[in-house]
Amino acid sequence: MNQPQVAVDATEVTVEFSRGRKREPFRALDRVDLDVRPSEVSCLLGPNGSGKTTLMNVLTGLVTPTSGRVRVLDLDPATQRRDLLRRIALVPQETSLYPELTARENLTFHARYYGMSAREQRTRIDEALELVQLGALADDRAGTFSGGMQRRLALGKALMMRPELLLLDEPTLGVDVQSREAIWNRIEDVAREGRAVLLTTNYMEEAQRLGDQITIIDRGVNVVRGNLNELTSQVPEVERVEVPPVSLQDVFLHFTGRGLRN
Ligand SMILES: Nc1ncnc2c1ncn2[C@@H]1O[C@H](COP(=O)(O)OP(=O)(O)OP(=O)(O)O)[C@@H](O)[C@H]1O
Repeated sequence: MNQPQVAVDATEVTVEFSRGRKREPFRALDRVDLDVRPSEVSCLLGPNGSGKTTLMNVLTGLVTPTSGRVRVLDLDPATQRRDLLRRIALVPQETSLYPELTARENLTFHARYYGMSAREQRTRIDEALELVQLGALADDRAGTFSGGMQRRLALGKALMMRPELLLLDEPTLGVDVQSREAIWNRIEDVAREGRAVLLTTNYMEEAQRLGDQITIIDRGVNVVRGNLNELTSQVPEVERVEVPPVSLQDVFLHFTGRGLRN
């Protein structure tokens, strides 16, 4: 299979919902652009309610944009969702694990659902469990796992499918430093293997460590895109000599302000 040059190519994506008692139109996304390339980790940042999850939902075909052009692995998510879901993997914020099933059974269930052969299941499930360091607990019920372990298992489930594009919604929300490190290492491996990763995060440290490309959106519009150097160079203080290096947190606050979002 020929790998597309861009994993995600989204141009001027607008999503309009209706809200409130009067069902007034509300633009969750307003002409947003996004591109994600193979071999890179792309980070999507934005304050609460800025439209990150909505954009992820557009990419997986769960939300159909009001206007704009979206291609994911050269497919249109709105009309070719079934084909697309075989080639991408999404780890949502709420990990969709079966608490009564063991770690291994969770992966087996998922693999069978996607029609993986028994032979492939045997190698891939063990490999995935080892990758997320849950091999020793493979036969324990997922419901007994801590939050960090559950997130690792959800990541293992996604990695097992060897997706061309891995989508992660806040992959390390509330996990400890050790689990976070394990998750970060696996995400870096995926990009190193030539596949594409798009993740949303509210942790600047995470985006700074992982992000080859960073896109910041706010109130449904693009505010800035680029690699870390390109972004930090746009914060005025960076031009001065002998100032401490500008962090991604400085960039984020420079472009989105300090006001709280409702
Ligand atoms: N189905 C829907 N109907 C109406 N409004 C919606 C719907 N889905 C999202 N919204 C609104 O769109 C805006 C963007 O929401 P979204 O969940 O995409 O933001 P987010 O950046 O992921 O936020 P967070 O960081 O809090 O997860 C919010 O104002 C939200 O209330």
